[in-house]
Amino acid sequence: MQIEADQVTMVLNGRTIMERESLVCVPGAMTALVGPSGAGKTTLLHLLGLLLRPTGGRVLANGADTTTWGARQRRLFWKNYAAFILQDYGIMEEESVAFNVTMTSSLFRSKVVGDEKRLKAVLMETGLGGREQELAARLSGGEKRRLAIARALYKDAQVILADEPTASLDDANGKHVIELLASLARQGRTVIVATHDDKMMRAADVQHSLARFSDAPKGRGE
Ligand SMILES: Nc1ncnc2c1ncn2[C@@H]1O[C@H](COP(=O)(O)OP(=O)(O)OP(=O)(O)O)[C@@H](O)[C@H]1O
Repeated sequence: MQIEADQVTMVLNGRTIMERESLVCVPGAMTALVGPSGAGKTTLLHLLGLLLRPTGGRVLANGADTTTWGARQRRLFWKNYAAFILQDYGIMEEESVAFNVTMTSSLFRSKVVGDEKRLKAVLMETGLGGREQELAARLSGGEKRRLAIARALYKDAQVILADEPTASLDDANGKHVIELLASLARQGRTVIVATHDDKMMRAADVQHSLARFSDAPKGRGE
């Protein structure tokens, strides 16, 4: 699924965070949102995932203007197409690995609920093989990040949005996460990543740079 920001402007609490930002994220490619701290990477990622609605401009999903969508259409998008790997990973610490991988599907009563073979396969792929029954709270930071990726794989999401997926990971774990996300893109998914990580940026097919709005050249936003 192609996700596109078309001249998107975002004002939060009276402050302009970004103005007339445009970007096309295509299937089969990993797009990295890059820029200094505070440039709006997380905000743009949330806009592209329909978690935020822009103040101006449009966000398009396969050409459809999502800014006109109501709650029901947005929920369908999250249910059927999107998976998020956000900064807190959205992991339920007191539940098992298996529950965390399958939960979005079971919450939305998707048809893949309870597919043991599929669960095992995605855990193998993410290096969590055989750990179904372990409590998520016992996993390391890197393992939790991979658990969030396992959830996206299990769901077979077309659009994967990840916020700093390699932050605070050691080299080996960071490399594994980058390889997993790059392989999801190679399989034809639309992968969008907000990142500071040079290695993650180099692995991306497209880099989209954001400047802090106040640092932007004069004339921008006027
Ligand atoms: N709810 C909010 N209300 C007001 N300002 C906000 C809100 N959320 C974010 N901002 C501001 O928007 C700007 C962009 O924030 P954002 O988190 O998108 O940047 P970022 O590039 O992801 O930063 P970092 O690399 O530090 O995570 C920042 O100046 C931030 O303070």
